[in-house]
Amino acid sequence: VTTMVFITVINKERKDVMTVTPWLAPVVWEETFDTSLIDSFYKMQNITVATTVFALGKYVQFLKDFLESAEKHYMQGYRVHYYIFTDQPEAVPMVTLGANRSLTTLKLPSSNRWQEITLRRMEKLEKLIDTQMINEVDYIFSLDVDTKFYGHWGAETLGDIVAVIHPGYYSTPRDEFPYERRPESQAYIPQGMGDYYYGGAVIGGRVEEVHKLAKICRMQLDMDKANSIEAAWQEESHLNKYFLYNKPTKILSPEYLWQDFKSKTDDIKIIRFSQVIKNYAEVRPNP
Ligand SMILES: CC(=O)N[C@H]1[C@@H](OP(=O)(O)OP(=O)(O)OC[C@H]2O[C@@H](n3ccc(=O)[nH]c3=O)[C@H](O)[C@@H]2O)O[C@H](CO)[C@H](O)[C@@H]1O
Ligand SMILES: [Mn+2]
Repeated sequence: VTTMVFITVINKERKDVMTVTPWLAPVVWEETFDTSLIDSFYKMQNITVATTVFALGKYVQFLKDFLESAEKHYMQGYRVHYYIFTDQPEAVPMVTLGANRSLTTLKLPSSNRWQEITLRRMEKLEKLIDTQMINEVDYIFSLDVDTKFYGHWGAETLGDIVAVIHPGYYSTPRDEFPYERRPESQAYIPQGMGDYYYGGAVIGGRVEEVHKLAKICRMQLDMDKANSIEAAWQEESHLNKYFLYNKPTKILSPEYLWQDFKSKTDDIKIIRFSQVIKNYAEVRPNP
């Protein structure tokens, strides 16, 4: 008599997208993770997730939707501390925050060049971690403010050092990525190199790892400045260079950084976070 035993393992997987990188880091897609399992693990650790956003000049208008939607979808059930860098503290909207969630406004002068604003984020992030975070915070995310949350963004995004695949380039051949291609820049990536094109709108990870990233990118931005060269996509170019040699330990799929103007494709089952449509000429201080 043969007894057959069937063991059913409910394995979450996706066959239509790449869910692991060639260096074995997970790429987070809907239907690849179990939220309650992840929560049961991270909730025991009693973690704090710092979240930094810059809202300088006319970008203060994006804060309300950013914060209100984050309060619905972002890191629900975790201790979250928002740090808002702005030149207009009085314009930071009063948004009711949930339990264990707090907000600190930090005053920062604006600049008359948007490129300067985006690239200075690295230096400010480095300093903020140095001065207030090392012993207070476990994880940190630095996010663009011209964005909105539309769906669950939880502890599945946590990892040592986390990058997001830019929604504009996730099916683009490597040699067409808009990496910095001039060898004179510290952000230079030669043709044939590079893994993904990562978006500058989301940087995350353990606080010590993000500090290291911000510091190295800031140093390379300084060197470029001394040589009077500005990388094609400012700090985003330097971020891509950093991740070429320091691989992210977790990658977020474009579900975690979409663009409202883009129509949804079949592999995107849920849009969690997206860039809102903005009139560049109207919101930026310079073309
Ligand atoms: C989707 C994505 O990955 N976007 C990146 C992209 O263009 P974006 O068009 O998304 O850049 P952006 O204009 O949103 O600027 C990035 C961020 O800088 C801040 N800001 C900018 C201008 C200003 O006047 N005031 C202000 O506060 C604000 O937090 C904004 O979210 O390239 C930029 C670098 O060049 C950044 O890497 C962005 O993260
Ligand atoms: Mn943006």
